[in-house]
Amino acid sequence: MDDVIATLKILIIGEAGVGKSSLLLRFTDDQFDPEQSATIGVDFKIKTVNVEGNRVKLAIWDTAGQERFRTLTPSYYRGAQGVILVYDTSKRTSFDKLENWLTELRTYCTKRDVIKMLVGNKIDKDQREVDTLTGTNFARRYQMLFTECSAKTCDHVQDAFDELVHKIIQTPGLWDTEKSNSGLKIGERDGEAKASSCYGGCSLI
Ligand SMILES: Nc1nc2c(ncn2[C@@H]2O[C@H](COP(=O)(O)OP(=O)(O)OP(=O)(O)O)[C@@H](O)[C@H]2O)c(=O)[nH]1
Repeated sequence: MDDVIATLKILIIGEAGVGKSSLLLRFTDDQFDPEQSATIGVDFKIKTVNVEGNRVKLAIWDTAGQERFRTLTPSYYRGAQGVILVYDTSKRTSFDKLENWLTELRTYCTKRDVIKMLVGNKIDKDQREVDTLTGTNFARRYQMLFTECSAKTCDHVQDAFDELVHKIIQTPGLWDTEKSNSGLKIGERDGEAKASSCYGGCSLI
């Protein structure tokens, strides 16, 4: 079996009830729970994915949206290479709070070039309070990737994670820190390259 070339730390943040845990469950286990309970503190799942022939391990942290369940905030953010910022397309208030989440991200993220993705979830619902253009414009203003999806119906969930991981891997210095200057290029398929492993940036706390 191929070696894992990197372990990436990815966070999912956003207001309570927007569907962070549901997106994670859909992505890792292809399941959906209509009665998903609120996250207390932090939850954590690992999934290994393939990026252009290389195996990349994702450590995905699902954080509580409710303030009272949020403890140890700085340690969630430490070393993260990717962040998924989620709002609920059927709930304007969850969109209006995005700026607060970006402020928290700027405060605690230790990596300057962390890749951010804005995700509007619950597009399966008839009720719409945030249209696609509003989401696109916000993402553009803050230099984030953007997609809309549904953890319930599965629409675009896989794409969101794929795009984020590709962008991280394509960003020099974000995951292949100093020591890993081994000439590895994504797409390179010989054994030497694949033997490269995860360095500094993969701390889990
Ligand atoms: N219709 C619909 N409901 C969803 C979707 N995603 C999540 N839900 C529901 O929304 C509710 C909240 O989902 P969670 O995944 O717990 O939300 P969360 O953001 O993790 O919430 P906290 O842990 O409190 O921060 C649950 O009842 C889910 O079943 C979706 O795409 N469509």
